[in-house]
Amino acid sequence: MPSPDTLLELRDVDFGYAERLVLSGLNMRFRRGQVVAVMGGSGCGKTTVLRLIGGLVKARSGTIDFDGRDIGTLDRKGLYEVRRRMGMLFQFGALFTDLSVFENVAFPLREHADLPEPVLRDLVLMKLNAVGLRGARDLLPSEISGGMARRVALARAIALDPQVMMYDEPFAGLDPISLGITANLIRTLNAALGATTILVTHDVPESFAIADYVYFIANGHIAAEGTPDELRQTSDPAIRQFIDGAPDGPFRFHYPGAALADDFGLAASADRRLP
Ligand SMILES: Nc1ncnc2c1ncn2[C@@H]1O[C@H](COP(=O)(O)OP(=O)(O)OP(=O)(O)O)[C@@H](O)[C@H]1O
Repeated sequence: MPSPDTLLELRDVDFGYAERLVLSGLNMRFRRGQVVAVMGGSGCGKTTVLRLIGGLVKARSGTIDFDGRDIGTLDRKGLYEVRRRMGMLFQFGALFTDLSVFENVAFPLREHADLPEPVLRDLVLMKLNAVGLRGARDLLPSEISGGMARRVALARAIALDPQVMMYDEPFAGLDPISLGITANLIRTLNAALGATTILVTHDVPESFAIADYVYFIANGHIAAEGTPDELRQTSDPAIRQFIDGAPDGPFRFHYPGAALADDFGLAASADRRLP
């Protein structure tokens, strides 16, 4: 049984595509009210963690406990119920281009809640106010900047007051000012919603600035975990490489595959050398 302060817990989770194991023996805990960053190199399985939590893919073994329910055992109805309590903002979460900012945020409320129009209007304006865009309600996505569009997507993701908010690379493609604004918003919205936030990102400075706890995934495992302060002190070379943004280190650049010599047919001819 998870402790009462834990909203979500992954225990001994294995997951793979076909014969390729992506995550193995994963243990992660997301405490209520916290912002937890999930970090790691490209392709290490960060998005997969979100997909597992959202029930979009199933673990091969292990449990994903969300507020006392094991996501992996839920039927369609059960999944629908738990997903309603989750907000997801996926990479470059696109807006509906033919709908105004207001209607974009109103969309999930119209889909999932049967509200009188004045109540819906107030709710949408409150969400837009929370991201600083109440005044932009009548604009179309083509009339706002990329940073503003990200904030509208954020307002839409929180429209149904989720218990857990999941962000996949929310800082991708943002200029430094929009990036700082978005990071602060993620933190303040988490507090305003009384939610738990899972933040998948490569961005070390911004996520360390707002996260309560950080997991690093490498080679399918949790390579390190701790508070940002604890991780800043680490001497683990793989984690240091990531935190310092160093191009060389234990993290692999190459996707696993055949040896270079095999692919170029050089293995059999010992006298041939690569230039
Ligand atoms: N539908 C799929 N079929 C097969 N393999 C997949 C599929 N989706 C993802 N993968 C593989 O699973 C691994 C983990 O992918 P995932 O998207 O979780 O990585 P990530 O850490 O989020 O990467 P990035 O930071 O680059 O977005 C990758 O190596 C990827 O190639």
